Amino acid sequence: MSVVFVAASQLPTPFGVFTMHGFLDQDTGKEHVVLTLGNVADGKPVLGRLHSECLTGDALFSLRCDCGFQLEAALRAISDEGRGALLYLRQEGRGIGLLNKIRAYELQDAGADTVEANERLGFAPDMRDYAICLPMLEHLGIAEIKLMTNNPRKVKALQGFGIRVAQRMPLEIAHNPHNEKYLATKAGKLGHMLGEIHQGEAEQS
Ligand SMILES: Nc1nc2c(ncn2[C@@H]2O[C@H](COP(=O)(O)OP(=O)(O)OP(=O)(O)O)[C@@H](O)[C@H]2O)c(=O)[nH]1
Ligand SMILES: [Zn+2]
Repeated sequence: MSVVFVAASQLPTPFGVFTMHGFLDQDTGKEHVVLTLGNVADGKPVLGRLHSECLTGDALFSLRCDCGFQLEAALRAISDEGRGALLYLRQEGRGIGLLNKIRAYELQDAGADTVEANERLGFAPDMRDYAICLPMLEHLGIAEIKLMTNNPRKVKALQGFGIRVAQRMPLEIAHNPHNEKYLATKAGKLGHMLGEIHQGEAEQS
């Protein structure tokens, strides 16, 4: 694996002073970041999140998705626990990149759902590869995680790399009129575990 540690510093946030660990994927040139709080290398399960980059949701307040809200909720949860790790993975647009995500949004504005839009652009519905997480977790001494996610693929991926997932903790965020269809597609077509959405009802609109 080509992901190497580069540098670490403090990162003060409204949720506490995290340590920010920077990593470089030498194959792709992608720069990943892990925020940790407390001692995560003590062998006990670590409250963790694999957060896929979403510029629009994380930084630009988009209501099309739940990413920004999940990012904040995860950092708050880690802060409340006083210990944890958030891997900020540069997998924008489920791996297709920002400009292709905007192309996908354009197709969604014309009626496609998030999966159909990806497919029309020639991409698989989800192009993310979580193998990049392993060298980062190894560097930090994390072997067991309490994972905050609704996505079973993340759980399976970590287990496949030999990371123990002690617990899956749902990270459900309030619906709004702009993200209803997006959340329904995640539950119906991408297998996300979202309690309030019934899979058979996905994409009836
Ligand atoms: N291609 C594409 N990517 C999207 C779209 N909306 C959000 N994303 C990206 O999806 C990624 C987040 O994935 P989600 O499916 O929302 O959630 P998840 O990470 O699989 O699961 P959770 O751990 O439960 O949050 C981010 O990289 C977003 O940029 C979309 O309509 N099309
Ligand atoms: Zn998003």
